[in-house]
Amino acid sequence: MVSIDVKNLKLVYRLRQGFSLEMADRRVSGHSQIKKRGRTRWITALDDVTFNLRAGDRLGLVGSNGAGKTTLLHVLYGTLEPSAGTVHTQGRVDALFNISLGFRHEATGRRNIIMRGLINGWSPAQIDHHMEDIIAFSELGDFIDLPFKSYSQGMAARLAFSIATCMNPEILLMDEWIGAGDTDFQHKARKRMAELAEKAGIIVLASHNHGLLRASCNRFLKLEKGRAVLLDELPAAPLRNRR
Ligand SMILES: Nc1ncnc2c1ncn2[C@@H]1O[C@H](COP(=O)(O)OP(=O)(O)OP(=O)(O)O)[C@@H](O)[C@H]1O
Repeated sequence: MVSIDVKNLKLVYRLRQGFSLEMADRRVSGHSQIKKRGRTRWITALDDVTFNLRAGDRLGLVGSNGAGKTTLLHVLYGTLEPSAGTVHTQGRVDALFNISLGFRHEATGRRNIIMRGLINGWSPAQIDHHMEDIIAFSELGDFIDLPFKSYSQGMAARLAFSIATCMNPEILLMDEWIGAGDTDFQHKARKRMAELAEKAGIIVLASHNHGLLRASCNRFLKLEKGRAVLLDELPAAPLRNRR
């Protein structure tokens, strides 16, 4: 059974500042997220975050810049180790954080599909089987035989999304770049995300676009300076303007 269980999760970044001839900053920081001692700074990006997701959940992560959304996605993916607390995920996880990550810029879109398929463990026959579906869904047409570096942001987003969703991840983690696609593609992408979630999957999508989140997600986690509140609905007005 696919699931994500996060309990009392804390993540603190440690920054060591280099020696400087500038005057020492003796101001006491009023920002409780930042602690400092000497030349070391600790930034609490996630603080006591607890939530559980089950098959079919599409979680929208909201919160202002620096709230902790990207950090949480990386902890769920396993690229960042929590400072405290636990994260248990059951299911095959795929992540779409950075559109161009994992693509060879000099290679064509088609060649990139082959390489990603091989990395994913597909046989040549499986690659052939998925190839036309990926190309058709991405709507890249003749561009599929041009180098990846010639793609616009939206075109790269289409290809990345088409490949990732074709790999049938049980848990799909996404940053807001999915908004890079045009309106028609976003509509198609939302439909595919819903299908993925219905196939007993989990989607976690971080975005500032409340329209996109409302249309794509059925649960919402609001992060504020690393602290989290689970919401059943996303308020119509921007969250920070509400009492
Ligand atoms: N590599 C890093 N080193 C130190 N601090 C970091 C690092 N990455 C993020 N932070 C800090 O962690 C906090 C959370 O950042 P994060 O990128 O997770 O926020 P976010 O909600 O994704 O923001 P945005 O909406 O701007 O993308 C911020 O205070 C940020 O300054």
